[in-house]
Amino acid sequence: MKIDKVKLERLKMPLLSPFETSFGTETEKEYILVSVYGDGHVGYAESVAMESPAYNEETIDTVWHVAEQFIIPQILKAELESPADFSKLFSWIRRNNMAKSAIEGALWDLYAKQNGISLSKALGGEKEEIEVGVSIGIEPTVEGLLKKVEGFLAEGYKKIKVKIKPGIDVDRIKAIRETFGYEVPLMADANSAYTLDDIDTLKELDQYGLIMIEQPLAHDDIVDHAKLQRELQTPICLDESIHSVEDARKAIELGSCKIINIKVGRVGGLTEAKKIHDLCQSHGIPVWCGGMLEAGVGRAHNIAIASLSNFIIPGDTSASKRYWAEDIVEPEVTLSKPGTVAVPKEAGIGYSLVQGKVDKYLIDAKVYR
Ligand SMILES: O=C(O)CCC(=O)C1=CC=C[C@@H](O)[C@@H]1C(=O)O
Ligand SMILES: [Mg+2]
Repeated sequence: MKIDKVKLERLKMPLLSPFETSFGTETEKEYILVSVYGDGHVGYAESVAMESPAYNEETIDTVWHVAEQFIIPQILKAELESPADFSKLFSWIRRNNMAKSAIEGALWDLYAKQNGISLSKALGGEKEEIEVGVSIGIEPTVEGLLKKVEGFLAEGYKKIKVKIKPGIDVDRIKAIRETFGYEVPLMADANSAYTLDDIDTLKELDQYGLIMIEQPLAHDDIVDHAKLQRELQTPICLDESIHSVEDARKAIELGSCKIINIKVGRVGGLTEAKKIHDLCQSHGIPVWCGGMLEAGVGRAHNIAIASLSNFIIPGDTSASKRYWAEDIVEPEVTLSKPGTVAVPKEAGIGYSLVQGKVDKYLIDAKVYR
C-alpha cells in the first residue's frame, strides 16, 4: 500500500442533548476526520479523543500533534503490505493509542476499498447484522432518565447502559427495574468513580440483576478490580483499564473482569482490537463494542469490528440520530429493524461522506504529501 496523501480535518458538531458522565458533560463533539489516499481510493477514519484528557490522557490536539509529527511522515514513506503491519511499524511510539488508531483505521478502510471488500470482511467479521444497545448519561432527574429509557426501549435497543457515580447509582437502577422490570438487559458504567471503600454500594447493585458493571474502579487498575470481582455476583466489565491485548491477558489471568468492552481507539486500532477479541474468545470472555460518541465514520468502524463472532453482547453502536440532528455520512446509521444495525456489504466502511456536511462542521484542515 503506497500512500500519496493524508488529510486531517477537525470538525465540531453539536450533540442533540448534553451527555454527562462521572467525569464531565459534553454538549458538542470535536473530532478529527482522517483521509488517506492511495491508488485512486480514499480511506476514512475518525479519531475518538476528546477535547480534554478526562476519559484518557489523549486529546484532539495530542492526536493531531502525534499524527502530524510522527505517524504521517513515516506512513508517506512506508510500503505496507497490509494495515496489519501498522502496529509493528509504530510500536516505537508509546501509547498515544487514539492517534495510532485514527491513522490505522483509515488504512484499513483504504485496504478494504482497494481490495473491493467490506471492512467487516477485511477484519474477518461474520455477522450480517449486529444487535445494538444505547448508552444514557447521568440525567438531571430520575423522571428524565426513565423517559429516555422508555424511548430507547420503544426503538428496540437490546441493551440499556446507564452512567452512574457515587450518590447517583442504586436509586437510578432501582427506579429502572421497578418501572420496566427485570427483563430489560441493563448495565451500569461508572467510569472509574468508585474505590474499594464503596464496596457496600457496589454490592447493593447485585440485587438488580445487571448484565455487568463497567469500570467501577480506577482507570489504571486491574488489581482492585480482581478483589472486587471476587465479592460481586455482577460481572465486571473493563473499559478504561484495557489498552492492549497484553492488558487483557493480565486482567483475565488475575480475574479482574468477566467481560471486556473493546473501543478501537483506546486499544490503538482495529488490529489490536481483533487480537483482544480473539484472546477473549479463547478464554470464553464475551466482548462488546464501546462507543465514544462517534459521528458516522467512527460508527461505521465500530459496526465493522462488532461483526466479529465474539462480540456477543450488544454494543454502544446506536443509530446516528441517538446523538446527531444530522450525520456527515450517507446513508446515516439507522436501525435496520428494532435494535439491529445491518453490516454494510459495500467496499470499505460502506458509508459515504457528504461533503457539504463535512464543510458545514469544519474548523481546521491540513493536507500532507
Ligand atoms: O454511545 C456511545 O458512544 C457511548 C458513550 C459512552 O458511554 C462513553 C463515551 C465516552 C466516554 C465515556 O463517557 C463513555 C464510556 O465510558 O463508555
Ligand atoms: Mg465506559
